[in-house]
Amino acid sequence: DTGSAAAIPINEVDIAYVTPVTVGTPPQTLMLDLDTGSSDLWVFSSLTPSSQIRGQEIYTPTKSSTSQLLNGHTWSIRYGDGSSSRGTVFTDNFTIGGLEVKSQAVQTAQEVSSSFTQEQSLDGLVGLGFSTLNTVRPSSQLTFFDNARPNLDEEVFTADLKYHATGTYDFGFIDSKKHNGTITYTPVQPSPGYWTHSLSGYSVGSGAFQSSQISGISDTGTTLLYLPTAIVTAYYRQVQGAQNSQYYGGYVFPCASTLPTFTFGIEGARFTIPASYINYTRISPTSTTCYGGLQSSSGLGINIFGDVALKAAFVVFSGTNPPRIGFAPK
Ligand SMILES: CC[C@H](C)[C@H](NC(=O)C[C@H](O)[C@H](CC1CCCCC1)NC(=O)CCNC(=O)[C@H](Cc1ccccc1)NC(=O)N1CCC(N)CC1)C(=O)NCc1cnc(C)nc1N
Repeated sequence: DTGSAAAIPINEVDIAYVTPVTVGTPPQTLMLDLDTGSSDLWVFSSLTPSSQIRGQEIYTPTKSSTSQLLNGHTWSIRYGDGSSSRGTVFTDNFTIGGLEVKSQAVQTAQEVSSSFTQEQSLDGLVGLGFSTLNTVRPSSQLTFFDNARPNLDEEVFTADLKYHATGTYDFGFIDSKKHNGTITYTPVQPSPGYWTHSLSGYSVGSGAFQSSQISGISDTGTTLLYLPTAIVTAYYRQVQGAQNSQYYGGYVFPCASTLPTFTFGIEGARFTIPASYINYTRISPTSTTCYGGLQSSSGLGINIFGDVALKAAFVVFSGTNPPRIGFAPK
């Protein structure tokens, strides 16, 4: 089997991407954030207090003839940005882009934190990290990819995220029309459960490539690119008027500044992030100060290759044994 579905930016600065999925019989359509940085599939539901719902679509298990309560199972998750949710669990038919998994664990929210309530275009998440990160107890559940894997033509899913445009997630095949040139693979460390791998180095603008192993996670659920402070300061040193603002919690600069590109290495291959991706957003709609798409990872304890980096390539998440991740130009 294979599947192919759209990755739609939820706002004008690509803060996140959502994908239409269907749950249950008859199918209920929700827009979910496919997140390689976590491994819970959870949705706004009929069990979510109405005071915490603001425009999101919900899954109602009682309206599905194929739903089954997973008795006595609960979940609770907290994300890097401090947001959180928790609830109970059903199994039901779940489809992404024509690829169906029967009796997928669908985690129904009984509580979501305010940032989820405020994000009305996001009805939940599909975790595509390794199933070891799943928070359902007493028995942890498998991700959509792990459930689909035995039926996939190839044990892969791919991410083709785009700058200010709709891209695609494909399951079970590598679409040669979506990338040009070869796919460069590098090993993935599956513990503790992220898609953890190394960059082979970086360069700023037309500067010389600095070879160094930079370990981090490729995370479709993280908006920006977070790298070690030394690299980030070297980048913003090239930007007139840039400063690391305590107030805004990161590097800001005059929106009219000319930004250099940023290049990262995967083994011997090089991928260049256009300056426009790093000129992330105005700090407020009328401001002439802008916030950078490249920020320091020093507070996070981990480097995160988020959407700002991933949308500069065609990315293959390979669930083979051993797992690996591939990047290709597009
Ligand atoms: C089983 C837990 C699971 C693995 C969990 N995984 C993650 O946190 C990574 C995961 O990819 C999550 C998935 C997000 C969660 C919020 C909703 C959208 C998806 N990524 C992050 O938390 C990265 C930081 N957040 C972000 O990058 C969010 C994403 C977002 C998008 C749209 C709307 C709301 C939020 N972006 C922003 O807040 N932005 C606003 C500010 C702007 N400058 C950038 C964009 C984890 O590591 N949790 C451990 C953890 C707990 N507590 C903390 C404090 N840190 C932690 N890392």
